Amino acid sequence: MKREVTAYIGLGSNLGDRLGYLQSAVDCLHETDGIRVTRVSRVYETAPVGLSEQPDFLNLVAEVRTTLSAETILDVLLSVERSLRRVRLVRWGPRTIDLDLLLYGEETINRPSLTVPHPRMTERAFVLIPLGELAGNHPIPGTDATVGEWITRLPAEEGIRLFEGRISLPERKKEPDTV
Ligand SMILES: Nc1ncnc2c1ncn2[C@@H]1O[C@H](COP(=O)(O)OP(=O)(O)OP(=O)(O)O)[C@@H](O)[C@H]1O
Ligand SMILES: Nc1nc2c(c(=O)[nH]1)N=C(CO)CN2
Repeated sequence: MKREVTAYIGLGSNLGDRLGYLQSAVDCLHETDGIRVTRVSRVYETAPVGLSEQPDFLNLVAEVRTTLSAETILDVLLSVERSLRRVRLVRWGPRTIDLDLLLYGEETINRPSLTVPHPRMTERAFVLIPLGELAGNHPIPGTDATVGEWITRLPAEEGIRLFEGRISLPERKKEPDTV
């Protein structure tokens, strides 16, 4: 049996059918060999951070169990973004879909193309609040605190509110030997 790791993926969309893009991205992840989406947070509508002249985002976090390496997961995230025709003209600008690898077990990774935990996650309410629903007690490796503790350090929970639409968890995958 291959080692399974629990990882957390942050999803965001602020162009077009935002909820539809998020649902498609979660479905694509679950359909990928070596990834099972086990839980999803609720969806939040959030004011844009970084570049303010753009539409509000919908954000959520998905928990996955995976046998893939963190580097392979990043490749999967980039290919899901491509398959959903992500449009991104400027850094931090509007996009149909954005996928970030937030946590990969308790590992820290510092490579040119991949930093885990995601380097800006501890300052982002749109990441910490949905992640806190799933993993409040999870330590953020390389820092002195858990997800829940980082939430208490956020300046103020402004610009983030629950969105009424929800993402449905894809059907449970069949185990290979029961197909
Ligand atoms: N943990 C990570 N998750 C996703 N991408 C990462 C991560 N660490 C490094 N990257 C690199 O970041 C590159 C650019 O990411 P992207 O274009 O999504 O940035 P952004 O969404 O504009 O900004 P931000 O990184 O602040 O969310 C990716 O191609 C990838 O190589
Ligand atoms: N509210 C919000 N703001 C952002 C987001 C995001 O997902 N939500 N993503 C960004 C680039 O990763 C930049 N700013």
